[in-house]
Amino acid sequence: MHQHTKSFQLENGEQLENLQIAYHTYGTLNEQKNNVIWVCHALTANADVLDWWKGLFGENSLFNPNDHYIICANVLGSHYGSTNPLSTNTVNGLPYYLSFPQFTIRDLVSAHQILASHLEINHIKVLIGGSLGGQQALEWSIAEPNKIENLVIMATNAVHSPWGIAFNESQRLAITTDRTFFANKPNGGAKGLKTARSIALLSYRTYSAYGNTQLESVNEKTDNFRASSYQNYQGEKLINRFNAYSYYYLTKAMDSHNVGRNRKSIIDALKEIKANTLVIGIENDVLFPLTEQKFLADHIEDAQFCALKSDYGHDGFLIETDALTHVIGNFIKDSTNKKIIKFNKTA
Ligand SMILES: CC(=O)SCCNC(=O)CCNC(=O)[C@H](O)C(C)(C)COP(=O)(O)OP(=O)(O)OC[C@H]1O[C@@H](n2cnc3c(N)ncnc32)[C@H](O)[C@@H]1OP(=O)(O)O
Ligand SMILES: N[C@@H](CCO)C(=O)O
Repeated sequence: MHQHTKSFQLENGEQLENLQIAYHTYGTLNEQKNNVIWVCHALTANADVLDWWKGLFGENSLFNPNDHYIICANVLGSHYGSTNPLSTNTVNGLPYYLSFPQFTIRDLVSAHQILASHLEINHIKVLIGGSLGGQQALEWSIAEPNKIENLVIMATNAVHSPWGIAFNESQRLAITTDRTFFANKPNGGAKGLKTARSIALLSYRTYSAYGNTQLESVNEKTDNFRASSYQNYQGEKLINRFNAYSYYYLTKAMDSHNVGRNRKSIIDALKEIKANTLVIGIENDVLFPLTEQKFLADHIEDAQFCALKSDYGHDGFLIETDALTHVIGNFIKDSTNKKIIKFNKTA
């Protein structure tokens, strides 16, 4: 846990006192200080990347603690240890709940930058993230282009779409329909959050994924379908590990995402990125469709683009770890070779 001792300045001008950043590191920073893999997590994950991104991260994986110094910070506002709406406001000694200041993706990145400075990390070999994590990684690569050597972003976008905002708003409507959300207690809005997860899943998965996993084996049923039970189960699973206030604020942060805000334009902002970049999309991602990743790859200089097939749709970036290992492994080999060639040329 990193305790920030100064006031944390938010993009909207407000200040947050007593910022705490929960984080995990794995492995050791090498002498050259050039083996940092920094992971930006998505909406409901935590800092323990070896737990939730198994297959891509782990002892015998592409990103492993033997070769790399892996860092993952829990984002500001999340449920897993960083300052969030359930934290105590030191000004009045009470939990924030709905008085928590609204933050943006850029604020999540400012918190990462504070942690990086505390850990004395001046160079990131690979900055990686999907979805909300990809939005953070993009913003960071624009904010500090010289710090990031390789950028791997997946299932993400340059600006959050009207479609994505509408999905998020529908989920917030579900949360605010639950009156307990306004009761200011840790499990306030839990039923609403359950519905929100059910709505969200429809954007994370696909028609065919439901067909493959939830199809009934008998024709006689008129009620209690597997798909209904699945939605309920997934909603329950989330409310047992997350809170509605963090969810509400984080979805608003996602809505705020626009790399062009207060910059010349979205395209000009993308042109600021100096990292070797790999943009990965999932072919049938309904939430962040491929056109969004193609746009990124078209406007980030020399970016590589790859579309993965996954029946899972958007959530494929968390699940298709074999394909990701292959594609990202090749990208890193390529970019290392490019660096050697560049070096040979100037030598
Ligand atoms: C403490 C923590 O958990 S840390 C945070 C972990 N989560 C994260 O990091 C966020 C990112 N991860 C995710 O969003 C998800 O875990 C994903 C997308 C990677 C995978 O989603 P999953 O829910 O594991 O996969 P899937 O959609 O196949 O559902 C499988 C689950 O649904 C259950 N299920 C499947 N069909 C049904 C049904 N008809 N009725 C009831 N339950 C069902 C399975 O038994 C299984 O249960 P389990 O999770 O208890 O093992
Ligand atoms: N399933 C992911 C969100 C997808 O971006 C999560 O719960 O974090």
